[in-house]
Amino acid sequence: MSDRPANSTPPAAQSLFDLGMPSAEGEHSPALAEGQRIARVQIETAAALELDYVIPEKLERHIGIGTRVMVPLQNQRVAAVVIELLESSSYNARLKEIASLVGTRPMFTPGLLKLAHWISDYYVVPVNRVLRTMLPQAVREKPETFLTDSHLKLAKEPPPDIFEKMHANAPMQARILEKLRSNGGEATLSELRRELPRATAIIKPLLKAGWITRSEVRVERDPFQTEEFLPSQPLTLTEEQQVAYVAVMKAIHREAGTAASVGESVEAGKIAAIAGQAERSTSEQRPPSTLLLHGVTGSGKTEVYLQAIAQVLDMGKTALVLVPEISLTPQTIERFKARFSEKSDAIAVLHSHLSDGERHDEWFKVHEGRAKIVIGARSAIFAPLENMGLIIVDEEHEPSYKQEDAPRYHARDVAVVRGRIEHCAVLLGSATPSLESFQNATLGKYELLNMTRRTDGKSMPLIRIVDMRLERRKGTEVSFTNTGILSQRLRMAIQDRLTKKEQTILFLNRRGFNTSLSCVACGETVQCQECAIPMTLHKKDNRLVCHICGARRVPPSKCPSCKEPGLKYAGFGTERVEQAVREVFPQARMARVDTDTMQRKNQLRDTLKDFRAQKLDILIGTQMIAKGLDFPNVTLVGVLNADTALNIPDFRAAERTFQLLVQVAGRSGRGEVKGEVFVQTHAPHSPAIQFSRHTDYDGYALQELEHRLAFKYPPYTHVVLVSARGKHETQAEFTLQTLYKRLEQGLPAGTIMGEPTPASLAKAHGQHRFQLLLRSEKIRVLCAHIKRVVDGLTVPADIYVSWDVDPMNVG
Ligand SMILES: Nc1ncnc2c1ncn2[C@@H]1O[C@H](COP(=O)(O)OP(=O)(O)OP(=O)(O)O)[C@@H](O)[C@H]1O
Ligand SMILES: [Zn+2]
Repeated sequence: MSDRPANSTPPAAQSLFDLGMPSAEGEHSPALAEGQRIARVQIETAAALELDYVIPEKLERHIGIGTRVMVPLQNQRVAAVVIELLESSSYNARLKEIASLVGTRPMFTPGLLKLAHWISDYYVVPVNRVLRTMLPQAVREKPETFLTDSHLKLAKEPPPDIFEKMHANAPMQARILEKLRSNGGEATLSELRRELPRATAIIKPLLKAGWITRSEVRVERDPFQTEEFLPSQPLTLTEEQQVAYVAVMKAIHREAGTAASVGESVEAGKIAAIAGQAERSTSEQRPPSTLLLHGVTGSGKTEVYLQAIAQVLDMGKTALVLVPEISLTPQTIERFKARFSEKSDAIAVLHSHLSDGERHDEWFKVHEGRAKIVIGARSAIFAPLENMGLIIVDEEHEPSYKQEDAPRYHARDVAVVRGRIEHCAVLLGSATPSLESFQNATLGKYELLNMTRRTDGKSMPLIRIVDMRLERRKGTEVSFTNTGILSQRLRMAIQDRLTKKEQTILFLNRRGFNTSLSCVACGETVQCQECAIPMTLHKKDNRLVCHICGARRVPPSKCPSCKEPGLKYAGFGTERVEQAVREVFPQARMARVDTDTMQRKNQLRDTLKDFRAQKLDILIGTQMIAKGLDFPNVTLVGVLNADTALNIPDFRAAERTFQLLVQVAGRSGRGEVKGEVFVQTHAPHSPAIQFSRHTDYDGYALQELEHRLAFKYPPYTHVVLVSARGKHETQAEFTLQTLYKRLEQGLPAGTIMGEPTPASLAKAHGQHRFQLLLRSEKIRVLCAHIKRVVDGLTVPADIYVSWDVDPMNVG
């Protein structure tokens, strides 16, 4: 066989911020020899398989680093990515030729290829897996399949007698000519078909006779085609905004300065050499160009982003904005489209709610260099932008930036690394920074920017803690039923807002009606058979639903285990809340926003529009409404149960609770009237709740950091979560036990390894789950050890072993 397996490079001990990627042996001259040229490719379907192929002469002009190609491999044709161009191969036998190209231009920029290697190395995942993740499926599978339309033009006017004949014998043809004439001599086929459904057939004789001509034009599937954006003007920055803005601009210029010599001379043949140069310069020490913008809710972080981006565009550079999927609301996109309305075509939006076609077209808009601003969720960090000036990660603390399946990357951390590779500034923004980022700022790795006040002298909302234990004792929680949904204080506050025609948001992070159904006689809870969790009642459909796997069943009338009839529902979700609120305030106009009610396309957008237009008094919702919304008339926020997040068995439970409360509270009082927030809890004295009451981030962070230090949790260590799962409980457990014993041998010094335990979600999708938590300051060393042990372990066929570096969920 003429293919050569590559040398695999063991992951070196590095921190997140040491760049460096495995390089193939030796340096390669940039000036490629005449004649034979060789491409080293990464096979897309096989882990770590790097092979050399000859570039056939006819493809020579089209192949560069990052080009996707089809190559022969074991009697098959497989997709691969060119990762290097070589003069000669270290394998001496006759090499096979590249068969064909996929797409007309390289799909991976040199920067993205470097990033892929970094991710592969840091998260210990095969690079081919990363490369696959970097391209949206529609782009990977059907690249450059654009929609086209026929553009028809009137070529010459038929003389009047012919035209008259046409009217008599072929009136449809005549109509088409008339239509073209009245339309300035041209129209698209789809326009004509709207009036004449058979237009495709009717134009044929016209084309043949030469009266009209036809050419194919590309039609973009634009998700915002029907939207209009009212232009917005930059606001005069507040003093705090100004300080932050200047710091960001300094970082942008500092990075642009270093990048200039690298970015400009990139052309096909020289890319390899330049990639090498870029690598050298990144390893030099430079001041931090990652900035952490800690700005309280409503302090105007978005305005700082917008003005910085405007400058980046003026410098001829591009910008990437990451937003958590959930806050990628129409309002967010609107704010960007409105500010850059003259260049609104230069904005590409990438997120999971686009159709495949839309995503394909938006991606190519970036790839072809037409998009200068990309806004998107987690995976947009891989947008093929070049010449980047700034990467923004909004709400950088959001756990949804972490991908839950391989490659399990954290988009914020990947953004920081991409910034280094692309020589651009990185701006992380949040009202409640993650402790990791706060610590990096404290250590001087990031530059810290503070915005402590809301704009226009608006004050932070008043936060009131409602002790639901007391309410229960007093019997004052909702009088109509004993459900504990609305405390009397919250109820009075809602009544007050209804009277004043101000708006209310009620927040509860649980869908459904009742969250459990259990037997009074034996105490058994009705659980999903595939997942070890109670099923939730969805009353509208009268079904019990599993929120993990989606399984549905008709609620049983007798206990499935003891066959007694006394079944009792407990716990409440948003559906139940809606019913309760409607009972108490029958006159109020309200909407519920969760994944059950927001199924129709544009439904969320329309509901939020109605709320903004004050056609609704109360919005009830899950985390879909917790973040980023800016409605000036909202003066009351009710957090119905602050304890759901607190009770998660995760070392970040308190941090999550604090962040959630501050964020939700931040939706209140953004207009002229001061806001008020009611937080209903059974744990009023927990630090997360007490500190959030005064939006005391620093106070909270300091005490939490003390705690993390004492127990050696992040940011003082890195965590790796090793899991084994499978249909057979004992096999899964045994596998993890074995793994545990092997990991113990030669465990790197300073590693803390827990005991193998069932995961808190002990069964999901029919699979039993066991896990093992390891912590170390030296993540690379620990990962190398884990990889060695796992690679040397024979695992039963239906048991899956995986590991997650820097996991965001350890439950
Ligand atoms: N310099 C300014 N002058 C006047 N109003 C401003 C200024 N900057 C921002 N605003 C307004 O203040 C409000 C809050 O700004 P923005 O939504 O950007 O805050 P934020 O910090 O992103 O908040 P959050 O973290 O809560 O999403 C917006 O309505 C915005 O238009
Ligand atoms: Zn289930």
